[in-house]
Amino acid sequence: MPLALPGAELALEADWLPPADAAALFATLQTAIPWEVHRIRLFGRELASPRLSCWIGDPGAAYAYSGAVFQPRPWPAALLPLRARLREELGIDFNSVLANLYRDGRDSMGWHSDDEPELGARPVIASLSLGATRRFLLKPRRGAGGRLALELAAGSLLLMRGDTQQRYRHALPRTAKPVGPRINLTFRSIQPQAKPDRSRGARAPHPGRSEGPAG
Ligand SMILES: O=C(O)CCC(=O)C(=O)O
Ligand SMILES: [Fe+2]
Repeated sequence: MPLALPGAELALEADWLPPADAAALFATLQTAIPWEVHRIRLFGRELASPRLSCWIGDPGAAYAYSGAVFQPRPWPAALLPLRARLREELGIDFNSVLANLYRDGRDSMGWHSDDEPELGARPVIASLSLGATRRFLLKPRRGAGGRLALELAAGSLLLMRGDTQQRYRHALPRTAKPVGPRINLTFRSIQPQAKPDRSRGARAPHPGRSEGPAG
């Protein structure tokens, strides 16, 4: 289903994975992914991010950041059929995934755009949600534009493309409601030949991302 947000290109497919498959994948990934705490920058300070994460991808999907090259973790077998299906449906062979585990309502992701130079100017990002339903927000980076709040339920696939990252930020705010754990997988295409643009210095690629306070 396309979602109306001026200047953005968004589509949400609610039952991309049937509930039983989504539940099985969630259980598998809780242990199959080597979860770790990534560092983020908030107002110029480096902090532990409020969630667990893992950068997964092809060997060529390494990225350079602050003079170091980060190698992605290998693909867990359980993610390979998803990659193949996305390749069939979208014609895109995503070479990397950022996995995030939100342990409960206190875990979150602050306002950011997925606009790292390695992703190219108009990235296509496919975001699969598993586990607990959480609210996902979009707001314009500057000037006019709409706002959107989406409830991302298990098995749903959100596609962000076109100028979505250039025009909008998104966030997954904390919630005081009691919620169980949620896993989100954002499939991405890292362009190996694209060097990070150091003239934009302040902006870091994953996982040293720049992110505002949640929600
Ligand atoms: O958890 C989500 O739904 C959003 C994740 C996200 O924005 C990201 O990984 O860049
Ligand atoms: Fe994001």
